[in-house]
Amino acid sequence: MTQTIVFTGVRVEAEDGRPILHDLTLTLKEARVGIIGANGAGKSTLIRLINGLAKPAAGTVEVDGMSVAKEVRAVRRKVGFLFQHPDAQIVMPTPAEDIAFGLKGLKLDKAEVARRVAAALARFGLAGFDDRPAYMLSGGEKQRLALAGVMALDPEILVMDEPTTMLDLAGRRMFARLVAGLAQRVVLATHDLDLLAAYDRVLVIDGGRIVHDGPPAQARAFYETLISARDGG
Ligand SMILES: Nc1ncnc2c1ncn2[C@@H]1O[C@H](COP(=O)(O)OP(=O)(O)OP(=O)(O)O)[C@@H](O)[C@H]1O
Repeated sequence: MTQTIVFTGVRVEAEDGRPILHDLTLTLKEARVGIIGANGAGKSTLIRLINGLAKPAAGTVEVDGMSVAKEVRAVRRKVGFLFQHPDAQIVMPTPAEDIAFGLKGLKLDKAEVARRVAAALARFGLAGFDDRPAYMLSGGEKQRLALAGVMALDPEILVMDEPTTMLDLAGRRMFARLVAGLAQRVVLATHDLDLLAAYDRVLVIDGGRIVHDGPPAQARAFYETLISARDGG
């Protein structure tokens, strides 16, 4: 099967018809793809198309040969999505319950659920946090819990929307190491340009269009020049 995410002639509009993404045609087949751009550029909208959270007004999105519009459930089993704000993702009172809740649809037996919960907590630096009230976790701990919950589902593709906003320097480094070690394909929208240094491909979005597409160092330089030009400096 072709391992690609394909956008063909995609346009996304706001309710009032204002374009948010313009005529996007793009094939992603790399293991690590980064997306950068200013606030409001369209990064979240682009990655939300991959699992059907955003819907095109025109055009199609396909993930490994499946139409997102027609096979959204199958696509969502394949694509794990990490939201920018972990509170949008954490729905249960404790970390262990939260991860177990996400696993419900997989119809695993109790022992397998317990095993996966413990493994996910340990893997993301949350061993011993099983029964703590989730609302008491720090922002960084919540971000790691949200990632642990998504990864416990064993997705084939991990799509992440600014997942390091609450992490301190050590947390961001830990996150970068964790992601580097994942077997999954990754699509990451971020303002943290350092995270993308070893990525295969980085897209720069501006005003709902891809304005640059290339290796991370070039994409970063392009973006910095774009922002400097806009600043007048
Ligand atoms: N459903 C919607 N209806 C109307 N406008 C929307 C909708 N979704 C997004 N927008 C607008 O589209 C533009 C792109 O938003 P998007 O969230 O994709 O940007 P972003 O690059 O992820 O920004 P940020 O870095 O601030 O998270 C913004 O102007 C946003 O306000």
